[in-house]
Amino acid sequence: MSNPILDIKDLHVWYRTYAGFSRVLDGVNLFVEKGEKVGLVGEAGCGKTTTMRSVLRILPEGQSHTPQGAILFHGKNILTMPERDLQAIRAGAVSMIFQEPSAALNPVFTVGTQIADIIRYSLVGKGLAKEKIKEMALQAIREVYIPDAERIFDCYPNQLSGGMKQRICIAMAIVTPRELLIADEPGTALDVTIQDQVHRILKGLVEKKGMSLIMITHSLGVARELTDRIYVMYAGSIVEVAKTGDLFAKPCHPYTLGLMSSVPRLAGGGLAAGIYGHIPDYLKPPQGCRFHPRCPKATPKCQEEKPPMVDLGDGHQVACFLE
Ligand SMILES: Nc1ncnc2c1ncn2[C@@H]1O[C@H](COP(=O)(O)OP(=O)(O)OP(=O)(O)O)[C@@H](O)[C@H]1O
Ligand code: NI
Repeated sequence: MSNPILDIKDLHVWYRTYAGFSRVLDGVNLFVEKGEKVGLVGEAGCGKTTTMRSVLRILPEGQSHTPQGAILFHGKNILTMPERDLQAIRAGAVSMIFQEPSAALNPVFTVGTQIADIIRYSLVGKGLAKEKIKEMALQAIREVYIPDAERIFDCYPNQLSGGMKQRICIAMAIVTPRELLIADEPGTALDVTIQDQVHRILKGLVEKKGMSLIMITHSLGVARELTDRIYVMYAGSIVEVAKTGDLFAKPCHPYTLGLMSSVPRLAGGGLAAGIYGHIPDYLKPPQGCRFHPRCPKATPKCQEEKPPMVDLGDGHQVACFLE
């Protein structure tokens, strides 16, 4: 490993609930190199969004607690840095795209106004003229393959289709220079062909601009298309990581194998078959390996000890006693 731009170390995140602490993240380790495209894959509720919201420190205040861990961005810990430094990262280094584009866009302002606002926020102090800002916004709209940029610039979000809205969200994420783009299941709310277009636009832009990408998805298939390396997550920790080709050539963790044999449901997300049972109750997570209650290969040791990451070479690691 050389010099990752983002390095999440042993991250634990709990939520406060009426019934006590929900211990969701249980020691997440994940890094991203410059220019690398990384997938974070796991079924609903395994903690993908929680992990990435931690990176931007946008977890619900008061409801969440981080008892342990660090998130290093170029070596500086995001979790402990002053608000001013965090603002600089949000404005100039990391952007995030969410699953539901409507929630990310403000219905009362035009698309153009919202993109221009981002440019002003991100490049504050650069003294950009109004015309220059508009030109940058139009350019970003064209970069997401929207042909009539001038017209779209003056549209309100509700005048656009879901796919168009998601493209505008991508435009907002790339309109000013960023090092890292975090995409949280963009397009899952859209139909499959539109989702596919959104993914390809995203991949093309990230490559063209030399950005790093973290692609959150519940689909190994999507991750396979878009990423160089994949982290497989289960119930709050990484159970396997490998280069994308290696993961498909030699999947090791029983959970990864289960994900590969499961068929995505046609309507909505989720897994139809492949792995029995469901994500544990985080108020009382299982001892040892959190996957053991669902694991076809579990042994008594799995019920007692959390398996450490075993190195299989070339960056392939798996958290399982069977290796
Ligand atoms: N504010 C909150 N308070 C309590 N529990 C929460 C809160 N936010 C998330 N959780 C719980 O944390 C767990 C992980 O959720 P998270 O959204 O991180 O998973 P995910 O992998 O992104 O899932 P999905 O694929 O459904 O988006 C879930 O059990 C969820 O219900
Ligand atoms: Ni999520």
